[in-house]
Amino acid sequence: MKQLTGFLKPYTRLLIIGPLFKLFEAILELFLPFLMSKVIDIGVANKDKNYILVTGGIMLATAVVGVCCAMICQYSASLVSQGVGTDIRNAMFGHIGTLSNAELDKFGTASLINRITNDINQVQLAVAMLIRLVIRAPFLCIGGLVMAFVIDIKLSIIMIIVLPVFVLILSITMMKTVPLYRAVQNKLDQIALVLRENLSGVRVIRAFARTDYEKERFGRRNREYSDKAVRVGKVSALLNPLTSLVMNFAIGAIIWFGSIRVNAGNMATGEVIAFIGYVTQILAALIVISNLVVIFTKAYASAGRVIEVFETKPSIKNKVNSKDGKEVIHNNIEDISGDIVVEFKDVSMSYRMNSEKKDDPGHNESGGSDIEHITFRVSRGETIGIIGGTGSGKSTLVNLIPRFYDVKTGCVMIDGIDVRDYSLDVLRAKVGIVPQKTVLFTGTIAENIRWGKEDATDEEVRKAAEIAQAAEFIESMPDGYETRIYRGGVNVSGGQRQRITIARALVRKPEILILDDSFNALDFVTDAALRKAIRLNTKDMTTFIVSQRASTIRSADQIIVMNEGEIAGIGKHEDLLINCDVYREICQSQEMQNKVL
Ligand SMILES: Nc1ncnc2c1ncn2[C@@H]1O[C@H](COP(=O)(O)OP(=O)(O)OP(=O)(O)O)[C@@H](O)[C@H]1O
Repeated sequence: MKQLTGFLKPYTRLLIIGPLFKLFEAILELFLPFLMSKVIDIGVANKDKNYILVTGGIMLATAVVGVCCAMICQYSASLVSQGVGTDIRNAMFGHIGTLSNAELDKFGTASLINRITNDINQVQLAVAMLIRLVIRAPFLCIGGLVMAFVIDIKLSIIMIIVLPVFVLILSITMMKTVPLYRAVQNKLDQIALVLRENLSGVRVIRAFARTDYEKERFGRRNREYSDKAVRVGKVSALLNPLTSLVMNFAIGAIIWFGSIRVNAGNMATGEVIAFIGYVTQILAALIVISNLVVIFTKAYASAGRVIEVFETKPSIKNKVNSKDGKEVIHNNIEDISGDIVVEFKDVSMSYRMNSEKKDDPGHNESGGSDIEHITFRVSRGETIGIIGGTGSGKSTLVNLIPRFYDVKTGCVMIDGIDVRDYSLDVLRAKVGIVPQKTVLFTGTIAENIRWGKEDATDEEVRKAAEIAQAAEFIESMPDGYETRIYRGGVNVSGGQRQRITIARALVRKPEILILDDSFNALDFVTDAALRKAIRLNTKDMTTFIVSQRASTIRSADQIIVMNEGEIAGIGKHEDLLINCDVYREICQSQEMQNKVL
C-alpha cells in the first residue's frame, strides 16, 4: 500500500482541510435538532415569537454555514481524488513503459488497460470518500449518541437495543455482498477482455464468420456478469426495507416512551423531537459506513492490482555493479572489436524463465528452452536469412539481439560486447527492427517514419521511404507524406503498412537491421526490389531477414535454418540444398507450390 499512499503526500494540505470542514459541518448538523428542541420547548411553549425568529435565524445560518463547509470539503475531495488518480495513471503509464516484453506478456494488454482505467478509478473514488465521509459518518454516530444521552439517559436505552440489531443487519449484508462485489468486478474484467479482443479483431472475426460465436461468447460473459450483479442487488435490496423497519420501530418506540416521559413531566416535547432527529442521524450514518466498507473493499482489491503492476520490475535493465550499485554500461561505440558484428555463443532462451522472477529462490533454470544451442557469427555488412517452420524460434532468435528477452545460457555479443553490458538506449540505437506485427501510430506518414529518428530531415524521410519501396505509393496519395494514418494504420493496406514500418527502421540508419517476416504482405517483385535497394543503399549495415519464403533469403550471405528451436543448418543456399534436409524440404515444397500456382 506504501506505493499508493505516497501519491497522497503532495495533497497533505487539502487532505487536512477537506475532512476538517466536513467535521465542522457535522458539528453544525448535530446542533440543529438541539436548536429545534429549544424552538419547540421555549419559543412555541411560551408563544415567544421573538425567540422563535432568533433561534430559527440561527438554525438557518447554521445550515448555510454547514453547506459552505460541505462545499469546501467537496471541492478539496475532488481536487485530491482527481489529482491522485491522474498522478497514479501517469506513474503507471511511465512504469509500464519501463517493463520488458516478458512482464508485458505476463499481464496482457487488456488487463493493463483495465488496471490503468477501472482500477485506478476505484482507488480515486475511495480517496474522495475518505475525505468526505470517513470522519463525518463515525463522528455523527458518536456525536448523535452523546447528544441523545445528554437529552435523556432513560430514552437512550432504546438506542442501546436498536443499535446492535441495526449493526447486525448491516454486517450480515456486507458479509454477503462484499465477496459478490469482488466477483462482479472480475466478471466486468472478463467482459472488457472479450470486448477488446472483438473490437481489435473485428475483421478477422467477420472473415472467419465467427460473429455468431463471438456474440454468444460476449452474451455468456454478459449473462455471468448480470447474474452476479442481480445477486448483489437481491441482497442489497433487503438492506433498505430492513433498516427502514428498524429505524421506524426505533422512532415509534421513542414516540411511545417519550410521550410517557413527557406526560410524567420528565421530558419536554421538543426533546423527544430532537431525540428522533439524533436517532435518524445515527442510523443514516451507519448506512453510510456500510456503503463505505463496500467502496473500500472494492478499492482495496483494485489497489492490489495497481500495486502489482508497480511492484513488477523490468527483468531487462542496465547491468549494475554489485559493489557500488552503479550501472556498468558500454556507451562507447568505439569499443568495436574487429569485423564480427553479431555473435551468438551457445545461446538458449526460455520465455518461462523470462517471465518468472530470476531472483526468486524457487526459480528453476533447468526447464525446457524455446531455442537451444544457437551459435553463429555475423560479419559487418552481411545479410543473414533466417528460415524455418512456424514456431521454430526465428522471431525468438532475432528478439535476443536488441535484448527484448534475456538468454538463459550462453551469450549474445554485439561488436564483441555482451548485450547485457550495454546501456539499453545505446544497444537499441544500434538496431532497427521491423516486428512481425506491423504497428503504426495515429499521425501522418512522415511522423510515423520519424519515429525512427525524431530529427530526420524531409530528405532523409523520403530516402528511407524510397529504399523501403514506399515512396511511390506515398507520393501518389493526395496529401503525400502528410497523409494521416488512423488508429493502427487501418487506412493503409497490409503491404503499405509493412513498407512504412521498414522506412521507419531504415531512417535511423541502424548498424543492424532486423526484418522479422516483414515481406510477407509484399508481392514477389516488390520483395526483390526492396532487398536490392537495401543491399545497394546500406553498405555497412548488417541485415537479418526472417522469412518463410526461401526466395526471399536465398541470396543471403548466410542462411540459418531453424527447426524446433535449434539450428538445423547454416550456410549458403547452394550448400544447404546439399547438406540440410530441412532446408531442402522447405525449398522443394515451395517450388512445388509455385509450380501448382
Ligand atoms: N511471448 C511469448 N511467450 C511465450 N512463448 C512464446 C512467446 N513467443 C513465442 N513463444 C513460443 O516460442 C516458440 C518459438 O516462437 P517464435 O515466435 O520464435 O517462432 P517463429 O519461428 O518466429 O514462428 P512464426 O514463423 O510462426 O512467427 C513457439 O513455441 C512459441 O509458442
